[in-house]
Amino acid sequence: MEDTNDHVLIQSNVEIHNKPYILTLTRTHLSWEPTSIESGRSSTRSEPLAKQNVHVQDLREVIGVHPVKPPSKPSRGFKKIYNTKHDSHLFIELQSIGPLAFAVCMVTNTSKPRWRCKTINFLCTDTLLCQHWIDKIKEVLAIPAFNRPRRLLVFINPLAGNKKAEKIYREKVQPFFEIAEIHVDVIVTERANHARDTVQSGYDLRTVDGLVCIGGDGIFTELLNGLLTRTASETGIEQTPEHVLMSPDLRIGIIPAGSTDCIVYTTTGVADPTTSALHIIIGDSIGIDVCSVYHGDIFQRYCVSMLGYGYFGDLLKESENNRWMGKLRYDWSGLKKIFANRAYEGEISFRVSPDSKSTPTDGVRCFTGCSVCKVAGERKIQGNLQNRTDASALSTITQEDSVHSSSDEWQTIRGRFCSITCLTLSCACSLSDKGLAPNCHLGDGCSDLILVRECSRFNFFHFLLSTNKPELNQFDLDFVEVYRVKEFRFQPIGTEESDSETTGNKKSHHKKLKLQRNSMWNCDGEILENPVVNARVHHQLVRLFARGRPNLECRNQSQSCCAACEKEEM
Ligand SMILES: Nc1ncnc2c1ncn2[C@@H]1O[C@H](COP(=O)(O)OP(=O)(O)OP(=O)(O)O)[C@@H](O)[C@H]1O
Repeated sequence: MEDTNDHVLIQSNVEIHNKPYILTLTRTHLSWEPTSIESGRSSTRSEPLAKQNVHVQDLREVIGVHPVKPPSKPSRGFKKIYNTKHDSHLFIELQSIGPLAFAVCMVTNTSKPRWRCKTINFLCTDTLLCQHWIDKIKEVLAIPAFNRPRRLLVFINPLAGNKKAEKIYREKVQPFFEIAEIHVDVIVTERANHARDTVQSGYDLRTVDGLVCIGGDGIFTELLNGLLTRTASETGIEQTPEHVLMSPDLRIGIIPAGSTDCIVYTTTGVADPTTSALHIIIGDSIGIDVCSVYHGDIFQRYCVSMLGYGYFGDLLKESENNRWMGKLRYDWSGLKKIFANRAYEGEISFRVSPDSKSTPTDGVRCFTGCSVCKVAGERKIQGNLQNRTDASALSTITQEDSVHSSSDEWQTIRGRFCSITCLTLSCACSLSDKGLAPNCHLGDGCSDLILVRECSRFNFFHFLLSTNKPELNQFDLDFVEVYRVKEFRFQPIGTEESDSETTGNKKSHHKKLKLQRNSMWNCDGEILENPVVNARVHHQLVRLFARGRPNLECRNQSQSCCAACEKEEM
């Protein structure tokens, strides 16, 4: 059967850089091939699209189309077209009433992390035809299958990173949104939690197709928390460990302008504002896991990158006290905490992933079209279908997300830890391309739980260094353990109160306090003071305007290793 998507919607002669071409639009592609005006040759659809000299542009990667001013002097080729078909007086008249040329703006470099845009001008034989091309291309780009946002709510954190977020938006994002004719409502945040509060309760989200933040990981987690809390309240689902959450309808886009930008780096492969803007415009979509964090039954926060106790909690606390240092505060606080070399006693219980084939040390990285996330996604759909047939189950409950687990699925470890870190994504960033959990997947429904047992200062530094160096493996170290988990609980052992009660001598009390004081949790850059937490991973709970990191090495491999390769092989 003929593919209806490849039906020609419009085809005509055009000129690109003074050379004649035949231009063709289908529902999926725009293609142009050189032609000869003298011979009056016209293109035929029987010829294959991918032959030499034919340029085929996937419409998914077209940003927009707009009229351009006609050249002051029509080209030689166009005079010829014109002379054979039209009267010269009419030609002059047509120029004055409308455009003769249109520009198509499209993404380049999509196999690489950093995307750019190129524009090609197509010169038509008359203004009506030109307008027809513009209308037709816009019409095709607007079809629901492309899933492009038409209206966005944009939050700019003016204080993020080097305080350049507004400039970045004006210069690197807004012009592309204008080409794509996306209507934006821009809010420049005036305080911490402004974005969260607006999304949570103050804005009619039915009027937009997506949310965008311009800033660092902090403003993104504000949007995430606001959106998920709102979705839970609108769907009447309580935020407790017993309930399964609903995914929001809106996607979130992140334009990096912060200090680390690890979420955008992990989901697009680069922290680059233009690339992120282009992912948003073309309507990319990827589901990512979210961890919900509780203190007993009391909801604390949603977390997508790191939930860290010990070193990472202490580091955050210290860096908050040194905000005046700017970005340097992280290095300074990190160094201070390495020298302090604190370990904390506690008990951690966790439920491991049911998929024993996928482990945090299997060397399988999460790239665009990741097969591990794909399989987990299919399992989730199957689980949903199964549960829909079960009248007693909520339609959103999946087998994987089921909150009921038998006690034998749980493992418990007691000990003294320098750090406990639960990662829902690899946490790669421009400073550490592999991240803390290099094999962690964006959407497999699990987190990688890394336990660093009490060790020397040197060993802990070695661990941190290994997370940064591709040639070192942090999981080879004998004081480091890693588990792929669906949920976990942590309980510190030995508290300040109990120490002070049991110790009469003031000196030994201080000594003990120093040794046994609890740390706090670093939850995506926010401090959770209470060390007793339980957390659950929700499979692909939110969708971002992204498609994951491109695998730059996959072209060298014999087997297809990502969706891009599979597509090419077909
Ligand atoms: N106008 C504002 N004034 C003060 N704080 C704000 C404002 N807007 C947002 N914030 C807060 O600033 C925090 C940091 O923001 P963001 O992550 O965007 O920037 P950043 O420089 O990368 O920060 P970080 O140093 O945490 O990585 C966020 O948690 C957010 O709550």
